[in-house]
Amino acid sequence: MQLQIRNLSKTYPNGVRALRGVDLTIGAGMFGLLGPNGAGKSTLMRTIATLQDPDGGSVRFGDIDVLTQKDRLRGVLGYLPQEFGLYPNLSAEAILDHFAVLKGIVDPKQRRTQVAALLEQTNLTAARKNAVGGYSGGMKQRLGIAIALLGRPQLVIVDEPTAGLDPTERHRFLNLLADIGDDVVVILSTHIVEDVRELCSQFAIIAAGEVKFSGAPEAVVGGLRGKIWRRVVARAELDDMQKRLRVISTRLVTGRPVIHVYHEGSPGPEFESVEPDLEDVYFYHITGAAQGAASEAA
Ligand SMILES: Nc1ncnc2c1ncn2[C@@H]1O[C@H](COP(=O)(O)OP(=O)(O)OP(=O)(O)O)[C@@H](O)[C@H]1O
Repeated sequence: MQLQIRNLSKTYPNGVRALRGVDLTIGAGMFGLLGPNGAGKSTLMRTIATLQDPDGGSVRFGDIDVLTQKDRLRGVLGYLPQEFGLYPNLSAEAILDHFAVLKGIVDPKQRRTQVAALLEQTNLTAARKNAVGGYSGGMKQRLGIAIALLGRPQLVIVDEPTAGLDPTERHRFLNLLADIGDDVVVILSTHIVEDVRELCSQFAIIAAGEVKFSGAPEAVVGGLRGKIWRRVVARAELDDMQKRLRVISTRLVTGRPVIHVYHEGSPGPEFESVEPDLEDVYFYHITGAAQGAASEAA
């Protein structure tokens, strides 16, 4: 099955253009949708999940026209939204059983088997009888993915699931996603570059409602080779550097700012060339978007 998004656009009533002609083709496996806050990721995810309508464009999943055949899409969809509520007094087992009924798994034996398997898969078997109000953030996210996986969906959408998780829980969660299955289309929306690097064979960068890049992580890195330059700078120099050069990122290393600059050829003797990584690609595209937006506003 393949998800095909064509020329999708959405402008909210307040005038924000959240999606500007988005085109994406997403096949089976893990697909990362990477973008900063406000890029339009949730708008895109909610549109694919049939929770809101775009102004224009089309979305197809296999032979399903997602925008008009919403019930058909919902029958094959598992969706973990960015924020979701759980009845705090209920146990994970009771909640999963409840959602399984909603998903149409009416046979009690079949339901019990599937709920038990998902509790096991998400490492919640030991805590299955506990009220979820007492769960940690990571446990709640794992329960969320268990709910999304009920009914063996063909299309799984997870919207920023690792934000706020500690490193152990984050890895546990990513491993869970990696195990969903090769024949399922899984879309992971995130602003964390590491999530994509660790998990996704294909990804897209979205910023200011536009797809800036789509493809394989290793393919995109090559395009920046020889053009990323690194330098440790004094804090007082930062402003000047940012005015003169295309500084794509500033990180602190042992308290001192280290900048990465995009430049054809060396920007100066104090700079050293570095092998680009996915983070450089990401910052290159999103700073380009920010510069574009700034010049648009000017
Ligand atoms: N219901 C709404 N009404 C008006 N503007 C909205 C609405 N939902 C989102 N927006 C705006 O649309 C833009 C895209 O938002 P969206 O939530 O899709 O981005 P995002 O990439 O998911 O960001 P975040 O990671 O912050 O959730 C933002 O500028 C946001 O403020």
